[in-house]
Amino acid sequence: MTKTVIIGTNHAGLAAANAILDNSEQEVVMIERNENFSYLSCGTALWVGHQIDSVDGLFYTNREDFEAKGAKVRTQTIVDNIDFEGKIVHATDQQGDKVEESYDKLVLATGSIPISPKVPGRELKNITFMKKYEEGQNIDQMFEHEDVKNIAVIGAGYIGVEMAEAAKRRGKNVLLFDALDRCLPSYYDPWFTDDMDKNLADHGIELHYGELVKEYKGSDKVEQIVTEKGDYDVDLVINAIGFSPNNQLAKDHLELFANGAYLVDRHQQTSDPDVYAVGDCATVYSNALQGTTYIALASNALRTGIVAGENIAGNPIESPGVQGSNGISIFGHHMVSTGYSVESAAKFNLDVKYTDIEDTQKPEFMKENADVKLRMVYEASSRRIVGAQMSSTTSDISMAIHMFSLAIERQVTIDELGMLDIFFLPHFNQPYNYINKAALAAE
Ligand SMILES: Cc1cc2nc3c(=O)[nH]c(=O)nc-3n(C[C@H](O)[C@H](O)[C@H](O)COP(=O)(O)OP(=O)(O)OC[C@H]3O[C@@H](n4cnc5c(N)ncnc54)[C@H](O)[C@@H]3O)c2cc1C
Ligand SMILES: NC(=O)C1=CN([C@@H]2O[C@H](COP(=O)(O)OP(=O)(O)OC[C@H]3O[C@@H](n4cnc5c(N)ncnc54)[C@H](O)[C@@H]3O)[C@@H](O)[C@H]2O)C=CC1
Repeated sequence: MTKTVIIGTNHAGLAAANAILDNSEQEVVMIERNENFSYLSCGTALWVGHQIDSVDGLFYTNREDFEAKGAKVRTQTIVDNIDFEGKIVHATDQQGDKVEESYDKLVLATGSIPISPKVPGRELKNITFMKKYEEGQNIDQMFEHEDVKNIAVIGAGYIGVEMAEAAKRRGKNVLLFDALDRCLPSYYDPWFTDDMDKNLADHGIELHYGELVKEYKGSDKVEQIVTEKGDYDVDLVINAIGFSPNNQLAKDHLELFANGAYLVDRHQQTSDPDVYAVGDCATVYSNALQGTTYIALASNALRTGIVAGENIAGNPIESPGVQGSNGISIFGHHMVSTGYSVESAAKFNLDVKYTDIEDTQKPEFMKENADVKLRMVYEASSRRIVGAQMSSTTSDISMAIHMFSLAIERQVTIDELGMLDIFFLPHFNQPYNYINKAALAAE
């Protein structure tokens, strides 16, 4: 019987385990460093910001679910190294005992590690990342203390903006820093982020953009951060300047992408045919780019896990690739995007054009309506869609972005969207939908 060892059992590893266990009779061993399974860090800001009542719903499965399907589960066990020649995983369990597991197939699902700003003072207390459940617990407890007043969030990407909102909702003074001149620069063009920055500022968040932290100061705990532009008193620092792939176990054995992620094919197979890599430790195929890239998202982790698991179970499916679709909702301001913005396309040498529209979802005579802002980005030569960004200050318009995700995957052109059959009913829509209008107006 084939034996598969899965290292790392968060979203990607769990998806791979389910796919193998549900589709074959194979032996599966799951090894995880943490005690808990399946923590949805995506909900941390909602929990810490007291927008949901409890953290309990942020765990969607547990070890018993996998043991019931026949898997052997080792939690609180750290994999120390792998003998790829002999096909043996070496680990240490909670008691400090050495553990060995042989394998026929290995799945690396070791995820990502938050990047630490390399500045003096970063070892001081009250400087934290926001990735693990325990870090969320710690931040939540610190927010309880009245003397923890000033919170600095470093990095105005997804985690930073969400944690800034959460801290503000807990009544803190929030200072949000980014190296670049606006929030969410990797996902949206300024046409969208200008609105989000105004939203953040209107809710009392102090924006410090284009301002790099040079030092954290304090005797035991952090007391001040020093940037090129000033010194600021702080009681807690949350670092959120991106993730790097956790490639520690196989970086000397496998082929790597430019940022260190395990390079995989469309079956999630690495350069060692018996080793698969999934989720944040691996590359993805981008349909917008039509090439390999790195995008750390839970949604990619789940899909890549399924692909690897199905392949190991004997069903040789290929990944359709990803668009890196994502979304954010801050103080009721909703933004969603897929593929590339105009700015990010330029970074990847894609020559693009774009078409914009600001509209309402429904005809003006409808009492309840939604404002919609849309930018569609298309390749200049082929006219295929390579990105879309949308926002609304009133309504959940997120479902439309999934259509753009499919359009990118299937290489639909901007001209095809002009004539796309989008139905009309005043309750939902205008006779000319905003997608049709913007596509027809494209240069
Ligand atoms: C605050 C926050 C909010 C987020 N919000 C969203 C969102 O809204 N939408 C979205 O799509 N994505 C979101 N993400 C990103 C998403 O959480 C990650 O992309 C996802 O967790 C990746 O899953 P993974 O299983 O590949 O890796 P990870 O979640 O990093 O899991 C890797 C696992 O491997 C284990 N491991 C590592 N090394 C070893 C070892 N040597 N031995 C044993 N075990 C090991 C780790 O303990 C861990 O459990 C968010 C991330 C954060 C931090
Ligand atoms: N809603 C969603 O889909 C969410 C997704 N995630 C994912 O988790 C991963 C990690 O998220 P983030 O850490 O927020 O990364 P990110 O890539 O979204 O943002 C990092 C930010 O830090 C800034 N930065 C980089 N170096 C800096 C420095 N030295 N000083 C100051 N600013 C600096 C960047 O300009 C960028 O704005 C990402 O892949 C993200 O997409 C995280 C939270 C929510």
